[in-house]
Amino acid sequence: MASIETSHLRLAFGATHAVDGITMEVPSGAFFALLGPSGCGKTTLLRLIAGLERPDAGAIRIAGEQVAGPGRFIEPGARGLGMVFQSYALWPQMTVAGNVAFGLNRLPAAERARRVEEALSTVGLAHAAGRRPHELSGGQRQRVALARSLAARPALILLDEPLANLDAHLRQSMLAEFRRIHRASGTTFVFVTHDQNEAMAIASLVGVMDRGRMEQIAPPEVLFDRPATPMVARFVGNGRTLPVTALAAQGGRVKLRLGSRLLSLPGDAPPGPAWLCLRPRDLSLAAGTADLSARVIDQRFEGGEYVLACLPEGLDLPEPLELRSRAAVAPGTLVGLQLRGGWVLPREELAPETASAEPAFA
Ligand SMILES: Nc1ncnc2c1ncn2[C@@H]1O[C@H](COP(=O)(O)OP(=O)(O)OP(=O)(O)O)[C@@H](O)[C@H]1O
Repeated sequence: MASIETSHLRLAFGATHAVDGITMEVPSGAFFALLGPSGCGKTTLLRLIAGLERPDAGAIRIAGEQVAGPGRFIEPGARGLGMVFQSYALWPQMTVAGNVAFGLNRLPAAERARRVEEALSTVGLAHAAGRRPHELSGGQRQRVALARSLAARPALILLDEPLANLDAHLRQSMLAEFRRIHRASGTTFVFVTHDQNEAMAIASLVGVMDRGRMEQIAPPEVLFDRPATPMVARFVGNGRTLPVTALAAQGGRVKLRLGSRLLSLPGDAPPGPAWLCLRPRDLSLAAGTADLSARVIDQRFEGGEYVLACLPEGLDLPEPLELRSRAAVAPGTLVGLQLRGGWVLPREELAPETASAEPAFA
């Protein structure tokens, strides 16, 4: 098992700041997912940890040992880590056992055989040791690639979108497999994905990146319940952020005015400009007094319920709010919405030249 620490890590490709000053700590034994929109720098950060890229500045420590930093660079092969990529990179002419044994040549034959057997049984493929890659499904091939990494007993395994080539059904079962294998091996896993459901389902800790920066590192529940930045609030769980003014804050709750209603919601913002972060689960059709009135502009059937897209009256939101409803509501209907939750974050004042309009809920 190995912890990973980076400090002020930077790498630019020309004018692109792919990794722009990342300081983070991933504890030993974590299942850490790197999540973020395309091009945010996930793969570059993974490649820096692997030693496939050299940082422009900053340092990386693996299991407490500096592997990159001023005047120091340890080659990938000497970092004690395994890598699993989208493409399985298996040797077609070799058996499954041969593929897993590849790279263990320095070990005595008996030890090598024992490691292969153990790695294949960890990934549930002991019965397929004599088969060749073309006789396996995509999911099985990915498990062979993982077994090959595990057999070398690295303290850290780096996985770059390992499920990207699998169909949706297989991805689900592979997520469960990866969780089980992580538990069984006790190895630290770093898993790159742009699919937030995948990251949330699999990881004990998720790092959300945007434009080369680390926005937040937290367990999945915390990213949902207490996003640290508006970007995380919008990116995770289909969130929306409404500009509001916080009136007072006490004991982890923030008082704010929303239209004509005075509300107290969980949050972490001093009095002043703030963002109200809302997810579909925070809104419901009002049974009694409504907090907001809104016009339904679209509905779709998803997971046994309707998802309603609504535009609150008198607001100019770039994207509609979404909520789930057991009942269908025709587009065009005016409905009352009730807030069941939310999260309030400080909002930095825009510079005067970019401030175009007064916040909608000020
Ligand atoms: N070798 C390279 N040369 C030039 N630019 C690069 C190179 N590698 C990455 N970049 C740029 O750096 C930025 C970060 O790329 P990176 O591949 O790390 O993002 P990502 O978050 O993994 O994206 P995706 O989810 O699409 O794979 C992008 O703007 C990309 O175009």
